[in-house]
Amino acid sequence: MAKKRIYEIAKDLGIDNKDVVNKAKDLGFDVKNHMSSLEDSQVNQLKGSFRNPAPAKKQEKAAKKSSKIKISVTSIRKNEKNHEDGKSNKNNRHNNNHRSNNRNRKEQDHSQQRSNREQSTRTQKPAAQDLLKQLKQKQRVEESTLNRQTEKARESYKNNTSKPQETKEETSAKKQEVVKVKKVETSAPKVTGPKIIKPSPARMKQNQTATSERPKAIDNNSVPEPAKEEKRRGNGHNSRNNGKPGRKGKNQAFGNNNNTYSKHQEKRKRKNKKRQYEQMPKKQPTQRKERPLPETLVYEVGMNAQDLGKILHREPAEIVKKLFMLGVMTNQNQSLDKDAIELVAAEYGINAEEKVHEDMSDIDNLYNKRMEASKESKHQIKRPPVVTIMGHVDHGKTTLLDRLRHTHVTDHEAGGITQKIGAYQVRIDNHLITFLDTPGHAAFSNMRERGAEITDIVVLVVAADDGVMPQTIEAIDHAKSAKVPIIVAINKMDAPGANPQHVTEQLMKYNLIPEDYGGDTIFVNISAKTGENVDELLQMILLQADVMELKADPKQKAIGTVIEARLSRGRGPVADLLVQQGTLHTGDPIVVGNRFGRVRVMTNDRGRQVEKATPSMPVEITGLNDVPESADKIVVFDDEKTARSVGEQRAQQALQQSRENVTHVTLDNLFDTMKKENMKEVDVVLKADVQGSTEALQQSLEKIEVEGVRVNIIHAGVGAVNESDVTLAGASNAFIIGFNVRPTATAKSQAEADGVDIRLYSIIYKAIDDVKAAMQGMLEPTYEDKVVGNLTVRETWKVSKVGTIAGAFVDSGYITRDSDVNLIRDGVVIYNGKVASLKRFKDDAKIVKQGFDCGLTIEGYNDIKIGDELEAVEQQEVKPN
Ligand SMILES: Nc1nc2c(ncn2[C@@H]2O[C@H](COP(=O)(O)OP(=O)(O)OP(=O)(O)O)[C@@H](O)[C@H]2O)c(=O)[nH]1
Repeated sequence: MAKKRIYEIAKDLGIDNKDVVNKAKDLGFDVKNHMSSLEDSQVNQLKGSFRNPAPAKKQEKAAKKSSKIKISVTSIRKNEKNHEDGKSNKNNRHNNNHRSNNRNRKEQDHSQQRSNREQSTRTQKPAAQDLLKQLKQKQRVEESTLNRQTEKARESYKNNTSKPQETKEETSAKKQEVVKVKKVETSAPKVTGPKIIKPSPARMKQNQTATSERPKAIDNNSVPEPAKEEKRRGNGHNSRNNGKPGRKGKNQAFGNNNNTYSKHQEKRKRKNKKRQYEQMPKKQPTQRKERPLPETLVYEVGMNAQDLGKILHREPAEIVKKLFMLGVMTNQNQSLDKDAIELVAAEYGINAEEKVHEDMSDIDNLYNKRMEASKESKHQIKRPPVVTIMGHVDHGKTTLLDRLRHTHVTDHEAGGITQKIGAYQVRIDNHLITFLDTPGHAAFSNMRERGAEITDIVVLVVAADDGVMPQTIEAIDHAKSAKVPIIVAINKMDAPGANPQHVTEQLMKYNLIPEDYGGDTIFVNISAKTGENVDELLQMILLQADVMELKADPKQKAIGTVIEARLSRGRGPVADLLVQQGTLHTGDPIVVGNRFGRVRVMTNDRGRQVEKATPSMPVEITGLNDVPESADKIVVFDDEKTARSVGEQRAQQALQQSRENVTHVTLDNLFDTMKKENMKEVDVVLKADVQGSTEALQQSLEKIEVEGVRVNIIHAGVGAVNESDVTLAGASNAFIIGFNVRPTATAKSQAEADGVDIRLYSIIYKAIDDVKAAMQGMLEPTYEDKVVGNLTVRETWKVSKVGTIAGAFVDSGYITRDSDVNLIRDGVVIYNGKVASLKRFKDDAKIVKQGFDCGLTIEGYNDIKIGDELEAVEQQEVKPN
């Protein structure tokens, strides 16, 4: 038979080992401690003694206890708690023995408490029993609800975390689903009382604690504390946010433990921000006035959004946005290509036009462009006609203008002849006519021709008593070539020998046919002296102008032409000019021909100072850096800096041009020049290395005489050919002979620019032969030494058996192994010979080019010094001119 130990029996019975040992001893069993074993029969007996205590004793105990029982909810809850503690201890049976003993003791207590409770329950009031029942039911429902919520929350969390790629809609739907589920779940506890709370473990714990610790608070009508909190936070069943997807819902689903804290923090942050925002000084939103778009976007490739913004009167950010929408990723500062800029223009619905870079120095081109632009302009207005009076000498041109202006110009003229171009405006019937008084003398024919260029109408003055004369015909030709209509004024009708009919017939030969004869030329018989029909002439001019529809754009930058210019004492350069298009203002930066400046003072034809000059208005201006020439074009620039640079550039170009136009005497053209210009002397500037050479060469050259032409040495000196020598030769139409010397760098470039011929020799008779041959026209181009490279000696080494090695740097050109070299010291050729050896480092080199060092030796010459210059020379064929 199997034996059973005391502790096993105690365990089965759930009572203390000691009690079982004592009981066994009472029953007479031979036991010592809880390890003692008993037979089956003894075990049954022992267990039976515990299960069936004596009825008398039992009743007595129960009676005693029932009299003492005072039922209260608190005691019930305490018992309940003890009961639960006992239960939970049961779950930890696998703990160590010590714990096991404690547990056994507790179980024993519990057993006693349970029996007490059973007994007391029987004697409780019915209300207390109901309360207990409700409590248990609530607890069960609560637990089951929380378990379900936790499970759901876990699932939801899993779904959210395991599928991060879900679309917003899906996530949102899920959130809604979770919230819906919660809604359903939360509705269940509503029936039983407690509100649904967040399914976080902490919340569950809190809930359980609250349930167990506050039995007094349990009431059908009361809301448990956690539920209240839920309601306060809006997460409860009655929350406004209930069922809505969103952050709150999400937090519910996740059971955020720090929810309360984060919510408060968030709220506080929001409040702070709001307060900060309210405290900020309120800026009134600036209402940007939207300016209209230009008709055309004139752009340059490389412009950025900011540049375009300025042109289009739009914010750069707006342009960047538009480009972004068009698929062009850029920022405000990034340069844009042509396509991108044209896309922007198309987006705004305007044309795009690439700005062509102009040569600003070409003011004739600028002038023509502005003239063309004015014809297209919408701002065109009618302008006064510009009239030139032409005619033969003394036919009465100045008298006519005098009549028109009511002044007496003729009285002040030297010899009674109009010397200079003048311009005046005449008003008739509120219409202006601008007159240019063109000199009628043949010496000024060129000026007259220029005057015709700015003229709209030519009034051809023919003396009725003199008829058509040579300058009359010349005037007709100029007017016709300029396609300017002619109005014939037959003057001196008051003169005794006046024969207008004869004059008309003469003019008809030149295709000037009056309307009476079926032609279209206006003929007016006048007398400048008496004023007869002068008003009719003016009317005819206005009629002609109307037919021509002369217009101008006063809004554009002014262009014009110089009528005449002079240097005034005290006022500096003064120019009379005619504004042709646009409006010229005081202060405008201008370029006039090759001059530049700013309009300082502007005076009209009546000597009054004016601030602006409109089209067809003649004005006198000051403020130029130099006196311009008549017929020079005037162009207004945006700024003085540009005007200055253009003016200076043009002056430089003009100087260059004038130098190029001068043909200097050279040995090559000496013979031809002698013949052409009937020269008696050939001027020469002579430079040599030493005084002795200079004198020897000078004497030899002066002895040359070819067909009566002799050499004239205008300057002889010692040393390098310098700038002064070149200037002298240029001014004297001479050429330069250098004997064993070289020109300085500036002298060389100046000679090239001025076309001055410099001939370099190292043998006296060669120089004499060349000059003689040139004067005889026999100078045949052969071969000449050409310097192909320049070197500077930087180092020297003396090597026995080799001689002096020069370490040289090639400054320009190149040097070859076969080159001849000239050794120059202080501008004087010390030696010329051949390159003996040429090396790069230790290797022989055929050629060493600019920018490289080389080592070289010169045949038969060792006196090379640091700082010496070397010329690499090659023989090159010179083609005959
Ligand atoms: N009788 C008469 N004489 C006139 C008339 N108009 C001009 N004269 C005279 O003709 C002469 C020449 O007149 P100008 O006006 O100087 O002639 P111009 O064409 O200007 O001469 P230049 O300046 O040399 O080109 C003067 O003596 C005038 O008095 C006229 O209508 N009748």
